[in-house]
Amino acid sequence: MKSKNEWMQSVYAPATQKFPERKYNFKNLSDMEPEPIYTADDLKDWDAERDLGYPGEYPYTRGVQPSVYRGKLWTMRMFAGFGSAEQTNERFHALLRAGQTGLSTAFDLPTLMGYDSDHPFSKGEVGKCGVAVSSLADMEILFRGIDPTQVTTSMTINSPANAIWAMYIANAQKQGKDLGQVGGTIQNDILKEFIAQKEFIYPPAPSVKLVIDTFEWGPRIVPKWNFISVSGYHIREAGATGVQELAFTLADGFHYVEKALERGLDIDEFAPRISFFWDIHNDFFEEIAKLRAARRIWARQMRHHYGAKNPKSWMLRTHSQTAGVSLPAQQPLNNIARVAIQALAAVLGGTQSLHTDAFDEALALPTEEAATIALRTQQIIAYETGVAGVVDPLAGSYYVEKLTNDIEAAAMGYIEQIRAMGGVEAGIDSGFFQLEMAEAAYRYQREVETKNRVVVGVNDFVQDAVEVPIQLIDPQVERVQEARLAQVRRERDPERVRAAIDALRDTAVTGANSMPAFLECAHAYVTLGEQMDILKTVYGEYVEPAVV
Ligand SMILES: C[C@H](C(=O)O)C(=O)SCCNC(=O)CCNC(=O)[C@H](O)C(C)(C)COP(=O)(O)OP(=O)(O)OC[C@H]1O[C@@H](n2cnc3c(N)ncnc32)[C@H](O)[C@@H]1OP(=O)(O)O
Repeated sequence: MKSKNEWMQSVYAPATQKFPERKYNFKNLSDMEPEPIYTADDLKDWDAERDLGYPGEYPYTRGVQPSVYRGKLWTMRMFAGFGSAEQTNERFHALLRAGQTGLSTAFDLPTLMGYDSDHPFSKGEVGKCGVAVSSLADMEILFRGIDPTQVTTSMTINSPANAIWAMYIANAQKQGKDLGQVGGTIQNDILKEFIAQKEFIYPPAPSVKLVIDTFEWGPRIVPKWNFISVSGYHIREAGATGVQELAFTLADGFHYVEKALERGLDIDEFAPRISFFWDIHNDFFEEIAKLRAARRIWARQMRHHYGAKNPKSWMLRTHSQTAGVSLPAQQPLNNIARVAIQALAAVLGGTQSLHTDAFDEALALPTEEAATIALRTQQIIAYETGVAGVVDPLAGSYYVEKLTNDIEAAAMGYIEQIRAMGGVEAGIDSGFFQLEMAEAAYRYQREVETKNRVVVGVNDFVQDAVEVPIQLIDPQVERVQEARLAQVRRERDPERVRAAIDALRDTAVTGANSMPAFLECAHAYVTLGEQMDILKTVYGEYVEPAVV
């Protein structure tokens, strides 16, 4: 058989003289230029045993479970939350009735920033981009009628993660549930807040200390809980390329591992419950290769760099979400097609859990109809397309394997660069991440504005605006929350509250694990704001330095 080069010269080159290649930007979103064709010649250094293996086995390129979706479909976990705890509880029940298999909670901005709903800073934001939770009383309503041992719940919460998790656990305890059977995930990834999303409260060092408290406490007390979801999603949405998302997120993961080891924790006790979260954008093969490369890098590094011995510590388990940033407001129904293609990439990449965005993402929180179409998209992929019937069907594709190699190499280049600069916290301090991402975002935007990258309906194939119904949040929610908080403060035991707050402050002073104190605060109905505020008196508040 002739070599690729021979074919390129003898067949491809003459053909493209007659019919030249289209004037089109073939580069993927990580600015990598694909060749027109891939053959076995591109995989000369590739070793199927070393680089691919079998599903469920090191290095897990083909997936973390041997049977992948033939055994169990991915969890269909739609991110939902708006208004009051009552309204979101209703949406949760509706989604479960519609066939969703896990829950995922979106909190409003005040909750994400650690403010109670009645704080002056919360005005106008209560219940807007998620549900308001200011105390255990809200948590009890939010999960009414949902058994925490039967449904796994994810909670997207970062700076106040310890407090919100403690409220969830306290609620399960009040229902008499065995914590050994309670499963779920808290996002709890503060590093990406400093890098991208900016919902931080305390400076990096104490913030990471609070995260490591969950690494220590979680496996012993709530062993089925994923106490972190190391998130590339927000890094990507803030403008990073796929390779940067992969590299920065894995670097964050390694940073937590190093901090947990510094605390003296056993890697094989905590690492099996570290989970990840990726953003799945439009470039189909780039995204599939990214997920495969992610599993391989994590496995290799955890085994050989950090010396983990338990195979579960080598497995990168992940949630994925289709890319909100890729869904324009123009011609929003087109987003149904984008989401379907992105979701297919997540599935072919072997995700464990998936959220599909609603087509009206750019306009408001989704209407129930838009959220249902997004869930149905997952169900069509799962039950109608046949892709879930064969384990890792793309393995061995010359292009997919080569791209997986290239993305792994590019990400490892960044990871080594970050290690050389002194680690992730040093990179945050110097503005490294922000500058890298700003450059990538600028390049992308320039491509769109110069029409060097077509976005259908935005810079090409444009048409008059199409109106779609959008979800509006009733401002009454703020009043409901204020009334409930007043009642909580009136009815709780002030002695118990004072003692719980003091004990929480003490953990910040002594460095003791904060989780028992957070749990007691939850049971004592100490509000979220009160908990965050007392820690501010010891840790201070982080003010981001300007990056120049
Ligand atoms: C953008 C937005 C914002 O900021 O605004 C956000 O952030 S939204 C962010 C939203 N984030 C999320 O929703 C995060 C969701 N994350 C997760 O659900 C988790 O962290 C996850 C990725 C590890 C997935 O957990 P999961 O429970 O859904 O799924 P798993 O794959 O772990 O499966 C559950 C159990 O079934 C087992 N299992 C799974 N598949 C198989 C199979 N084929 N054969 C045998 N067993 C299997 C697993 O080992 C596990 O058991 P065992 O438990 O015994 O091992």
